[in-house]
Amino acid sequence: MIEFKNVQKTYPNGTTALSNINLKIEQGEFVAVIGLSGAGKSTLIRCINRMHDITDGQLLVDHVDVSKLRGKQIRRFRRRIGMIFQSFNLVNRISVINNVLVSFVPDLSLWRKLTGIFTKEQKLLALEALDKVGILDKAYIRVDQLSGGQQQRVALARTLAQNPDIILADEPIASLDPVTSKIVMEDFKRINQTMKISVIMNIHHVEVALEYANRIIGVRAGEIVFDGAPAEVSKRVLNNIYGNVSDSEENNEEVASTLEVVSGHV
Ligand SMILES: Nc1ncnc2c1ncn2[C@@H]1O[C@H](COP(=O)(O)OP(=O)(O)OP(=O)(O)O)[C@@H](O)[C@H]1O
Repeated sequence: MIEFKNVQKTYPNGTTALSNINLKIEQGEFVAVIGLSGAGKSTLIRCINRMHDITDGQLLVDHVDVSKLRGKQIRRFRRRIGMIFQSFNLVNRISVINNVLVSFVPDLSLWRKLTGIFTKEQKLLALEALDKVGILDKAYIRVDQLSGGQQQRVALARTLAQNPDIILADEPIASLDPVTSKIVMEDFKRINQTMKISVIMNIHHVEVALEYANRIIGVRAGEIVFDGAPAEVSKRVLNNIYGNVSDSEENNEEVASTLEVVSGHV
């Protein structure tokens, strides 16, 4: 379980990205975090694995106070939490399987680290992870020969190989076309349902969030303004998360298109 207790995050430049966040996420949930650009979605997700340190309150993962972890403890803790980024974060000039095997590097003995030799068992686990996301046949192809969707699935396989309890996904489909996005979202859903891995995803596509997540968290100006099931997301709720924005034209456009796209769903 992930628990935020009165969490606040203020960056060193004085920007308060999160204030008074109270939240409980049970193991196995599929949570989508939605909100305008700059609302605090990435910060919320990245505090969970200590990519960002909170500045006040308490953040607990399975009753462990994340802020109190040090050195080796942080590295061990992060092994349980996979992270997926918009930009895939793969090494392009090596094979798919070697990208997945990278997830085992922290566990290797020094000589294996130096020689880059992985065990047979690790290779099998890597192949198994690729199979889970349907790209086993691409194992020995260089990453830069794959499409964006396939690359995101390699990133997902790399995360799965580390056998995580939680996957944090920061805009995982932002650079994918709608058809590929759907395939990747189906992967997330299958992994969440069959392996009971919690998925916490920051996503701009509200209609996709409503289709795949079983819980929606709406963030506005660093605060949670909605927390409920997709079926409870009405136009009024969306207006509360996105609406009445007059501070920037860019945001107004984002609101207009979001409300338009989701109007068929709510
Ligand atoms: N490293 C940082 N230093 C200072 N301020 C930051 C930093 N990262 C984010 N912020 C600020 O914190 C606030 C929340 O940013 P965050 O990236 O969490 O929002 P977001 O909802 O994920 O936005 P987007 O959808 O555009 O990624 C914004 O005002 C942003 O400018």
